[in-house]
Amino acid sequence: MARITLDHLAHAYRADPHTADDYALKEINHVWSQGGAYALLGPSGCGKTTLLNIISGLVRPTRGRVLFDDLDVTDLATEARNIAQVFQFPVVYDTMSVRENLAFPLKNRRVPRDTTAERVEEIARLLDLTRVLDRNASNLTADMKQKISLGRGLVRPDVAAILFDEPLTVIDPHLKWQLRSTLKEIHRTLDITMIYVTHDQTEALTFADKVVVMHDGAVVQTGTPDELFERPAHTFVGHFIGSPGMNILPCKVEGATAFIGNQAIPLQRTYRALYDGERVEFGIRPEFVRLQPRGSGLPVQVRRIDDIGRARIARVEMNGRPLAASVPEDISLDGDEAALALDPRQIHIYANGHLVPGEPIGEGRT
Ligand SMILES: Nc1ncnc2c1ncn2[C@@H]1O[C@H](COP(=O)(O)OP(=O)(O)OP(=O)(O)O)[C@@H](O)[C@H]1O
Repeated sequence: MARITLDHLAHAYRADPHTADDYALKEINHVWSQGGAYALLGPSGCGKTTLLNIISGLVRPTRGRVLFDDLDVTDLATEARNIAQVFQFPVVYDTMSVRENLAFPLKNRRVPRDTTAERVEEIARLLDLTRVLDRNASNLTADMKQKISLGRGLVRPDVAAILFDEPLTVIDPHLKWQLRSTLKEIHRTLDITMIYVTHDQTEALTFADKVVVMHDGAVVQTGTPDELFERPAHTFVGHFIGSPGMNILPCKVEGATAFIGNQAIPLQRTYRALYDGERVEFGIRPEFVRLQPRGSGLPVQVRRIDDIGRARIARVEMNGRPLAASVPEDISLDGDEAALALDPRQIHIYANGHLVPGEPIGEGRT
């Protein structure tokens, strides 16, 4: 088991990279703590697999180092890194029984037979595979086979980390939740560093204690699910996480007031002069924007109301810009005209995509 450090890591697939755009992975410095449950979340093409392949040793980084505890493993082959990997598609030996599949990694390492047998029973119990241990692996369903892949990763007690690359892709939607809970349970029991790659925010937020969000080859935020929701460090995180994502509108900011078109919105913090040339934006999640009858608040036109099960979301327009807002149960509207009430504690200001922290009112410069 190990702490994994990425030290000034960067990777370009093309030889002789010059500009930032030449890098599939822009510089990353990150520490994955021993025993942590991490998700690596981002859209297709953002560099997740490249990063995972660097950790596992399938790709050698253009720059920087990978350390397992204090050992520099950058030039070590995958086999020498002592990690387990679970891929999108199950990897099982069809000619073997489930028990033989699970025992295989230990047999390969010449672990004594009774220790192997005990460990196989333990892992089978955790994955609910006990009743199929003596069945042939070939006749099992995709989710059972993926559990076997998982079991083969978990069976070695000494692995530095387990890397999962979109492991639930082939699993039926109704079994995904179950398998995710099993993984979480296993993480608690076995105290292994787990890194789970996905483009699915639900998978990331339910599995991980810490989520690393990637966008365009860079890590844009690392945080707990609550931190990503409450304080997105980048507009990309605001958009990508949440359903619907954060409202993000161009604005101007003067001291403790934001201007969206001709609407002045008081802020709870004050901001340094945000200069021309910076893209200044105002962000607030739909959960903190309440639709109300016209008269008080920011005037808007309601375009439609969606029922998304746990809530109703209004799609509105303010000065021609679309926004999403929560609809209270008891609201009664007069035609399309309505207003919005914003929770001022939940407003965030961004410059060129990055969160500007601002300063408490009274202490800041304007
Ligand atoms: N072997 C390769 N040679 C050249 N470019 C590559 C190679 N592998 C990946 N890339 C490029 O590097 C970038 C990052 O790809 P990567 O597969 O790491 O992203 P990803 O987030 O895992 O996406 P996906 O979820 O679609 O696999 C993409 O622009 C991709 O086209």
